[in-house]
Amino acid sequence: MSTAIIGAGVMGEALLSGLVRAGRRVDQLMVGEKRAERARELEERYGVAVVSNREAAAKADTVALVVKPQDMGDVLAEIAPDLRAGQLVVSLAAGITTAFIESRVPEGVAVVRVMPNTPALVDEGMAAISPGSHCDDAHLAEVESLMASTGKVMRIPEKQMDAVTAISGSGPAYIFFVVESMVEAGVHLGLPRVTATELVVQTLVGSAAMLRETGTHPVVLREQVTSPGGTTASALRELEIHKVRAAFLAAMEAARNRSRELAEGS
Ligand SMILES: NC(=O)C1=CN([C@@H]2O[C@H](COP(=O)(O)OP(=O)(O)OC[C@H]3O[C@@H](n4cnc5c(N)ncnc54)[C@H](OP(=O)(O)O)[C@@H]3O)[C@@H](O)[C@H]2O)C=CC1
Ligand SMILES: O=C(O)[C@@H]1CCC=N1
Repeated sequence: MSTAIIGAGVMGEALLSGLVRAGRRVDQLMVGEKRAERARELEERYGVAVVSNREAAAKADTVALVVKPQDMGDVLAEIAPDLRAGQLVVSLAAGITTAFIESRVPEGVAVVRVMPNTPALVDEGMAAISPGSHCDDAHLAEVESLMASTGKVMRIPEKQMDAVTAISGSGPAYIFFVVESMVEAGVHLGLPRVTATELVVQTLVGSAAMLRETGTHPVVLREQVTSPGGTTASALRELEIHKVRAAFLAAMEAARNRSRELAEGS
């Protein structure tokens, strides 16, 4: 089965590199990318063929669209004449619905919507997938296998996609923001930046491993760290006073709302 990736920016390369690491034959992969310099870079790095979007659409069994949501209408208008029934179109774009895509491709083209995230670059991605209306289990299984090359995959109803985008799609950015803030705090407290960075990164990795390996509720894990009258309780009180929990809720509502706006083309 050949796969084309149209739009090889950050997320497109994450998918491409995952497929290559998972052992997909490079001669079964192709890339459509607008920026010539970027295209050359990917050709050199992966040995993958860079072709026009129309050629990609005409040749590939599966066409993954990884352009910005704002570019999706133009790309679909460009490739629609080359698509045919039996092909699978996979969109990784925030906001763009399967109905939007289905209305712009020939009848009989199956559509699947995916929300990945950048840890895909290190095979620790989280991808949620939803079928369009002309999609069977074989199509979903193909997308599951595609995305499993970059991490975990979860099937979800499409109505949850905007929320999923706000949580796991954008999620790595919130975590990096927390890491950046903790490193800066360490520097303020007098630690060398390199020391603070190593302390924070290993604390993050260790905490994530505890969550995944023990399956224990995060509240219980937090309580285990919080000695009565101790340092952690003092810190957590400040986080509550500064309304960090409410800020997280507001941030993720804003991301969910932005995903809905992108669906409307703004
Ligand atoms: N980055 C992330 O963490 C995530 C991104 N996504 C989704 O993935 C998609 C891509 O995001 P991201 O990788 O960050 O964006 P990038 O801007 O890094 O990548 C998009 C690439 O597509 C190129 N492009 C634009 N128009 C065309 C075209 N007509 N034909 C071929 N290539 C084209 C862009 O070129 P140019 O720059 O010149 O426009 C760019 O190189 C978005 O829809 C986003 O919602 C989903 C989950 C996570
Ligand atoms: O910021 C964005 O719009 C994209 C979608 C999810 C993560 N990055």
